[in-house]
Amino acid sequence: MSDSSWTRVPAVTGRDLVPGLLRSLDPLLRRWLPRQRWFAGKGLPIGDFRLAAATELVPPGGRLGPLGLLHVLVDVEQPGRPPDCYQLLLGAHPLLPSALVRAALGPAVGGPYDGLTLYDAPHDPRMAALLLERLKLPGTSGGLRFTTEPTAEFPPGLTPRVSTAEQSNTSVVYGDRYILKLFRRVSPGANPDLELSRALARAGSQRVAEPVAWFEALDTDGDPDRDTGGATTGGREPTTLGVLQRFLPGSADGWALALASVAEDGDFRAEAAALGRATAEVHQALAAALPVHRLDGRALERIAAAMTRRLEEAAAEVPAVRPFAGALRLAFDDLAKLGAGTGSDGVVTAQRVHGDLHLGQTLRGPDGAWVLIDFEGEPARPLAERRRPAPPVQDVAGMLRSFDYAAHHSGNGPWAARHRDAYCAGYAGVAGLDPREQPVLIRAFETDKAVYEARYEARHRPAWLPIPLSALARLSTTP
Ligand SMILES: Nc1ncnc2c1ncn2[C@@H]1O[C@H](COP(=O)(O)OP(=O)(O)O)[C@@H](O)[C@H]1O
Ligand SMILES: O=P(O)(O)O[C@H]1O[C@H](CO)[C@@H](O[C@H]2O[C@H](CO)[C@@H](O)[C@H](O)[C@H]2O)[C@H](O)[C@H]1O
Repeated sequence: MSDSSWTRVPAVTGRDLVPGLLRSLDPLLRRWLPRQRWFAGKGLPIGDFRLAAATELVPPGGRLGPLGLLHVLVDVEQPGRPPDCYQLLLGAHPLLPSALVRAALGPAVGGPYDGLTLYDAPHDPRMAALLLERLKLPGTSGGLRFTTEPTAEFPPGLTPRVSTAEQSNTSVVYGDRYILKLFRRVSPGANPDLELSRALARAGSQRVAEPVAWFEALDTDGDPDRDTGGATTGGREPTTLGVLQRFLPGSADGWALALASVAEDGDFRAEAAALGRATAEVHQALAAALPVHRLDGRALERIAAAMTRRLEEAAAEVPAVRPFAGALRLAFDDLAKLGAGTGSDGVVTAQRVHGDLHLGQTLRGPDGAWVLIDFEGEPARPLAERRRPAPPVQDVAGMLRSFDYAAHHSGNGPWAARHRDAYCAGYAGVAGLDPREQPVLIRAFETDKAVYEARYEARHRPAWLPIPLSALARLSTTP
């Protein structure tokens, strides 16, 4: 179903939206993009921009201001990396209200787009409300397709507010009912956050915030006349752009709870064990819903080779990693040998996993039950890699790293060991397989994760770099 009453693209009341928009955006984006947490190419010069798609979302009742919500996909070229496609949601105003000044892409007055100032629309409650209205209605607007679960209910008065959490994407919370995650760096294909949370919700898992609506780009040329009727265009899968999920009011995230426990040298072991059980339940549900493979020797060698390559890249980028690199490589060599039957870790299977599990991806509701969020995988990895089945121990290793992070963040190392053990015991109680009995796998995946973290911290939070470095030092001496 195409709902053309919701769209104006590319011509807006005589103004040619697309060329004018790119001309205006170019100088603004050069300054604004590198300052965004979600911008992947920090530190590299910005080359050309290409406007991949532009859609103006206008409600059937007409615009509230000079323009509706401008939905833009822009390709950014930077030396040394393939072009990245970013999702921008823009509002335009002749004179920004003071509450929106911090969301402006450039100077808040005398904007370059026909005298309008462009700003980051999720911060504007009216624009965020407009997006929710659009999400309620399944159908297409230009190159965008909106899907709504038939069971979704939208009570009136869901006041939007943009989340202030430190994030890889941008989220808007509507009342205490829903949260909309807007992916910022996007690639063609289903985002695993949507794919896996839908699979878990369909399987009846209580460990997920179920999605109720989402939207995708069907094509990147923004051709409004092409209604694909929901089919993929040009053989490409649609690009997931945003997911509206159940919001868990009154929940606390595992990272904040763990930090509080570390600070008072508290006992968080019952919660760590519950998190282990929740992880195992999610793994079982994903294994039942989606394909599972047995990994042969060649597959394990390939995984080990990819880990070694990532270690080499990290050592090239982060000098502090270099002293440990030789010893760390042995962990990956041992993984490669598992396939030759010389290891003791047993049969290794691969299935869909969370992919970036850490304490900050867990929420404990007021009833004490744990839910896992953000099944997107590591944002820096290519989408195809994030969607690939992997040994479930990858997630276990991610959580073990997180207990270590919490402890070292507050200088209480012994806290980590106790809580890592409790987590593994909880996991084993449900999975029937204790990760501590898979030492080669655990060490390789923990090393790989700490290597990823060293690059992540060097890029985003240099003051935190000592945390993964101390793990790399430990892992380089553990046999
Ligand atoms: N369903 C939810 N209910 C309540 N809070 C949530 C929910 N999903 C996410 N959050 C909050 O938003 C934050 C960021 O969410 P996340 O999915 O991790 O985004 P990102 O991928 O951008 O890092 C979380 O740390 C959590 O505090
Ligand atoms: O939650 P995101 O998808 O944005 O994940 C990225 O950011 C995380 C930090 O916010 C980062 O996690 C690392 O720091 C956490 C503490 O802040 C710690 O608990 C994790 O164990 C550690 O990996 C994550 O790696 C990154 O992908």
